[in-house]
Amino acid sequence: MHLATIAYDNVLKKHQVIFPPEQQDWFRQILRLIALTHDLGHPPFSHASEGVLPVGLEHEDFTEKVIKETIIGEYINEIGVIYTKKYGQEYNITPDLICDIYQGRVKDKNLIFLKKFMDSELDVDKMDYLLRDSLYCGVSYGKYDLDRLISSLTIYFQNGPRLAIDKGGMHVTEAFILARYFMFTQVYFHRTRRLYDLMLTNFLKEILPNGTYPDDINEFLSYNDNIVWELMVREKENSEWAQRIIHRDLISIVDESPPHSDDKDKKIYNMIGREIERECGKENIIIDSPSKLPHKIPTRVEVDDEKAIPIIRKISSLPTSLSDESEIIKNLTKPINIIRIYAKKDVYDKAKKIYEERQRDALGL
Ligand SMILES: Nc1nc2c(ncn2[C@H]2C[C@H](O)[C@@H](COP(=O)(O)OP(=O)(O)OP(=O)(O)O)O2)c(=O)[nH]1
Repeated sequence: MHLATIAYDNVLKKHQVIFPPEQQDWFRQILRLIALTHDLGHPPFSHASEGVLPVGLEHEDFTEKVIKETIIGEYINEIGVIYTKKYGQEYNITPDLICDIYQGRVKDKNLIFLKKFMDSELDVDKMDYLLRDSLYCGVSYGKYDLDRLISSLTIYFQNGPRLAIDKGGMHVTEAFILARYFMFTQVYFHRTRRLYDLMLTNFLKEILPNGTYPDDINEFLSYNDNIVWELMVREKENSEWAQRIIHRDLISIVDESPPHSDDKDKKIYNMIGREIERECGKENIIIDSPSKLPHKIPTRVEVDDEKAIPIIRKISSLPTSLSDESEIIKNLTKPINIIRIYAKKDVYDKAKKIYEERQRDALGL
């Protein structure tokens, strides 16, 4: 919320004539609420236990439930009342409005623009999580110059307002995109880190009624990180997965694909993985396939932000894609696609042997 506010204020300050003052204030409040609430629906340990959300529901659906079905909705309505008193009925703010924008159900181009601060190639969510995760994981990846990036943000118009970076922002944007790339390849998708997600998922599948979190929002909210830790400690004598997590008893990796495996690689790894599962027992093997789309290429426009050029002049400058100018960004367009096969100790040698034989067959050796 803090970063979204700075980014919004900064962009609007550069181009004062975009919205009338009351609309500018209203949009700002809406954006702050979206930023504050957008991740409320994450289950315990966030992405790590998404695999046990009820079928057909994503964490975004739980965010919507939290906003609409808990006291959070009442707080939002209270803010709405303040805004209607200040500016009139058309400036209401409701839980429905917040969810419609967040879930991409609005047609208004200005509201779509607002969402871009939270979900786009230049969103402050990424700006936040990269630096936060880098700090808490104690790694040097993920770093870039946040102040510079935010002050490079600007607007251009193409069928409504759009976020872009200005002419001085190219290198900081390169650093930002590389930061995301390294955090995914080196941290989020690290083989041991991913294994903890998988072991946690397996534990939760065993322990939760029906193997999933409940879809009732109040029951869902009764689970948090501490409760899950407690369950793990309580169940450690009964659950292999709880025991493994608590004692750091990891499962070794038989092999993994390159970070940008293509369809052919994926097919080979999957085929070999399934055979290993059949031969060694499904319960002894874990196959993981983390993937991430490449960073969407940001747009760059020629704006001299020092002078706060009015919007009319700014529109005349043509937007260009950063990939036209940056050799680094041009070459970071492949999705990350990794496939890994893990095997428990008792079957490890057998699994490795099958893997090596099949790899040789696949390569025609
Ligand atoms: N436990 C766990 N966390 C992950 C994984 N992948 C990403 N994360 C963490 C890293 C960040 O703190 C946060 C980013 O979440 P997402 O990738 O869902 O964000 P988003 O789709 O907005 O990112 P993007 O726009 O693609 O950069 O989640 C994963 O496989 N397991």
